[in-house]
Amino acid sequence: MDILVGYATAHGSTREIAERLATKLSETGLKAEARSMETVDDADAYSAFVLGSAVHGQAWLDPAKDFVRGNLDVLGSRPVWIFSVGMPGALRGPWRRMADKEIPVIVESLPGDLSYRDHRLFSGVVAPIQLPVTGRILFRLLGGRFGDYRDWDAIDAWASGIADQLARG
Ligand SMILES: Cc1cc2nc3c(=O)[nH]c(=O)nc-3n(C[C@H](O)[C@H](O)[C@H](O)COP(=O)(O)O)c2cc1C
Repeated sequence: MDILVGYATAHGSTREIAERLATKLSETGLKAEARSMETVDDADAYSAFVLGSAVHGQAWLDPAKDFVRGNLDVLGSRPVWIFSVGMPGALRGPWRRMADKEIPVIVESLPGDLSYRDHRLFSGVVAPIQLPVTGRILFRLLGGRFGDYRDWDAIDAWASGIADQLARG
C-alpha cells in the first residue's frame, strides 16, 4: 500500500511533521512518502492519504486546498486522515481556549465535502521571523510565547493509530 503524507508549509514545521509521520508509518512495514502536495501529479497512484497543512488565518494554505479541490474524486474513494499545524500550544488563557475551537473553523474552509477518518490539530513552531513587527507585538500582548511546540510523542502515536487502522483494512 502506497501512502501519501502530503503537506503544505510556509516555514517548514509542517514538512517535518509529515516526514516524521511517513517515517513512523514506514517503520510498521507500510510504504509511505512525505511530499509537498504541490508536487504530486498523480494522486491516483496512492492507496491512502495523510494530508496536512500549516494554518494561516484559521484555514489551510492554498496549495493544500488546491490539492483537495483537484482530487476530491480520488480522496473520496480512499482512506484519508488530515492534520493541521497551528499554534494552540503557544497561546495562554482565553486565546488558548479559542484555539481549541479552531478545528471546525479549519474544516469549514476545506473545499468540497472531504470525508476523512480523523483530523488532528498539532502545535507547530512560532518564531518572531514569521510575523511582521505588528504581528509580533500583538502575539506577545495576547500572552503568546514563541517556540517549538511540536509534541513528537502525540505525532508518533497518531501515526501508530493510522497504521493499525490500515492493517485492519
Ligand atoms: C501569518 C501567519 C498566520 C497564522 N495564523 C494561524 C492561525 O490562524 N491559527 C493557528 O493556530 N496558527 C496560526 N499560525 C501559526 C502557524 O500555523 C504555525 O506557526 C505553524 O507551525 C506553521 O507551520 P509551518 O512552519 O509549516 O509553516 C500563523 C502563522 C503565521 C506566520
